[in-house]
Amino acid sequence: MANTWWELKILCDPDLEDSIFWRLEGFGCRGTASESKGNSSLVKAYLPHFQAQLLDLSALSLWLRQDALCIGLASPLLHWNLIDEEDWASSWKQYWQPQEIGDRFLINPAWLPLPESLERLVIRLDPGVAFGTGNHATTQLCLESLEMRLSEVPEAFLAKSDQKQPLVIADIGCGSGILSIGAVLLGVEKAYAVDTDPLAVQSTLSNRALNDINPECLIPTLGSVDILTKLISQPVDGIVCNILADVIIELLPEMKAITKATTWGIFSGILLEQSKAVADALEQNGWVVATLWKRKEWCCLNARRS
Ligand SMILES: C[S@@+](CC[C@H](N)C(=O)[O-])C[C@H]1O[C@@H](n2cnc3c(N)ncnc32)[C@H](O)[C@@H]1O
Repeated sequence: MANTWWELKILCDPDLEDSIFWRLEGFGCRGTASESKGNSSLVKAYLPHFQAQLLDLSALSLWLRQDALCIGLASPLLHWNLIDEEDWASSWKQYWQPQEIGDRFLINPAWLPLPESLERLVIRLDPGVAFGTGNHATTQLCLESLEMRLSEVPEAFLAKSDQKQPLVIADIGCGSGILSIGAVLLGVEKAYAVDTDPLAVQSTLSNRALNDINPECLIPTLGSVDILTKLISQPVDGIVCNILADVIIELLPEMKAITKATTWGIFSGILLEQSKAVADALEQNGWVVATLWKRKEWCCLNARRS
């Protein structure tokens, strides 16, 4: 069968949902959704057929059971089957509804009509296979942090919606481009969005067009901090980086090359128990951590250069 996908269905204790999502992302799943089933949750996830063999799925099942065992919860039940691409797109899309985030954003799936009243900044999204629908706590924390950071700018810039703040940001691990689009809607002049996954770069490009964003304001590029050092002529005003704690720690020394004394940083993708390690690494690399925001078991560190 051409273009077939694994559909994974996991019936689990609701408290296991986040660790399952994380495990599924690490396994390479594209597009996850959950719904309530009585006292349980049904998590669905999709993965290109060529990316996993039956043996891999058995291993995943074992990891999920071990994760549950470690925190004393009932073992989740994993079922899988193959579906074709069309079914994949429609199965996943039906679970994704418009969602308000923070005080200013509304995430609207690309295939749904825009809301009649546009009191919020609408981010239209079709993430395709990239991460970043706005459903994950870490994405929400980053959008809310951007809202906070970018509301600190002079009133004069906010008074006229078409006036850009003279700010340049780097979005490291852009996924669907959701954070860069949010930043541009909040008024930044330019967002450099990088990701090591070509599908994420493609998705950011499509979402840029979907949101009618001037290509000069949002520049998606394949790569990571190394590529940013070549792309930008001056240090950036802000960094938003929602990846994993280990990856953030690894990238911090390189980030020095793209920052200046006033650069702020928003770092997420960090489990609460990893926050101290990331905060220590930030301090060792010349950042001062100002706030820690948490949601579920995730957190987001807001920092400034020291
Ligand atoms: C958790 S997703 C975040 C997506 C989006 N920014 C959001 O907040 O929803 C992390 C993204 O980082 C990318 N990534 C992983 N390691 C990376 C690295 N070393 N440099 C740049 N991007 C990376 C992944 O491909 C993935 O798209």
